[in-house]
Amino acid sequence: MRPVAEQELFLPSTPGKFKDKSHSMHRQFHRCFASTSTLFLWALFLVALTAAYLSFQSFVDSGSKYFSTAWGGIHWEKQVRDSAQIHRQNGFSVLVTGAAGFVGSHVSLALKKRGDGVVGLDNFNNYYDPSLKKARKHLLNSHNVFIVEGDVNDARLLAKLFEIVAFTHVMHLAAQAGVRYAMENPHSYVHSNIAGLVTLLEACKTADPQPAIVWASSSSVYGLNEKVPFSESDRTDQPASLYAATKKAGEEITHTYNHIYGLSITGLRFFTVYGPWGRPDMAYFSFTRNILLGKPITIYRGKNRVDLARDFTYIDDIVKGCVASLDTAKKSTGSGGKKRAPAQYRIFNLGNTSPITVPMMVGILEKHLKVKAKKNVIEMPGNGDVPFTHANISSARRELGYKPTTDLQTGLRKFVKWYQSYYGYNHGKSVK
Ligand SMILES: O=C(O)[C@H]1O[C@H](OP(=O)(O)OP(=O)(O)OC[C@H]2O[C@@H](n3ccc(=O)[nH]c3=O)[C@H](O)[C@@H]2O)[C@H](O)[C@@H](O)[C@H]1O
Repeated sequence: MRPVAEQELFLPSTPGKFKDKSHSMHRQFHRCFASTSTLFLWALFLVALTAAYLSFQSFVDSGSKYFSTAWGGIHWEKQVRDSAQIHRQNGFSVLVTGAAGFVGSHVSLALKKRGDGVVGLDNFNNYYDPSLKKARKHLLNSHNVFIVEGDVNDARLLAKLFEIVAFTHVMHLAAQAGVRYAMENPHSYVHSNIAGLVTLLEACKTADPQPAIVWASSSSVYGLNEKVPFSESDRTDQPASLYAATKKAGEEITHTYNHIYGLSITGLRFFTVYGPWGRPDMAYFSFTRNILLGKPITIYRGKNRVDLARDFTYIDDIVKGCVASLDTAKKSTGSGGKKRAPAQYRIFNLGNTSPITVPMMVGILEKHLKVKAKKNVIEMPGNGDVPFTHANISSARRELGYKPTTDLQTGLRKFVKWYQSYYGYNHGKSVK
């Protein structure tokens, strides 16, 4: 019986191959083949196991880029609930997306300080140094703002958050920022600024009560518009970058949700926001780093040797504009996914109304840093940049009481002070 059993067990799938061999040879061969094929099967099994492990790891890695599973559970829910607690009369409970980001962290702190409930949401992606985002998170934690680690594309997470907290407002600042990076990683813009926005709006539309939404658009939507200063009614159908195109798409998408579902929407076109805790990918920040390290900086120049200019806007002014937008936002009018009445839809420029050229900005940095920059001036590459920006803010002034008060000199002085203390810069050496 045994040989038969062996035969059954170890014969290859083409058993006819060995049929004319003698019985003993057959058995000997069988024994030999049995051990080889056992080894072979084990090896195969190990290879399969390793492959399965590796592909599972890569699935987890790529998944965690977008959907962190670091949420859920009783303790987590309590943290969310506590963070959303309102500590002033008629205060808000605000979900701030992108709360570990530059503008998000500042707005979260301002709201918390005045007694609003704030729950942050951030995916802590590595577009720029995540340790800066973690440091902002620690700062917020020390002011009792809890930041949920997750992505705006995670519909389950958003549904859970709205189940735990009846948010009165959503301050949507999570986005893929940066004008030039869109050429390197176009899909990250679609993922965050389009798909993520729609997922968030779906959650808001379904929520009961529906929150009012204030979100970050961008001055870049003016694209190749030449009429200055830029007014909200100017044309915005000539974007110069994919980043601008996704922000413009966001304005159209939010309009649809306003129209169909009664969501109250305020879009804010930020003009080159700068200041302490800023974004390392932006020019003023990376120039500072390079100047202090003695490395050259590249300054882009427009056609006919015209300097590029930006309406640089200080973070504290932007925060005031964001908070005023929340304060003046009317309630959404829908429920159960249906609009009950027309809802508010607004778009505002939040700029500084005084454009400064990039070489002038560098001059101010040199003065504050007390170091001369090594400048490398080149013609602006065709990378999505626009030659200048200049905001007309009369609408925000009228409706929000928005009035920027910080000029670039003052704002960059505050930034440099923060930079030097954060990075521990001392006598030509940076400790971080
Ligand atoms: O208002 C916005 O909506 C956008 O503002 C910001 O974009 P920008 O105004 O392009 O700021 P930023 O990169 O600091 O470049 C500033 C200037 O330096 C020039 N620049 C830049 C890099 C360089 O190496 N050299 C250079 O000359 C460059 O040509 C430009 O003239 C945000 O990043 C963006 O996310 C979005 O919010």
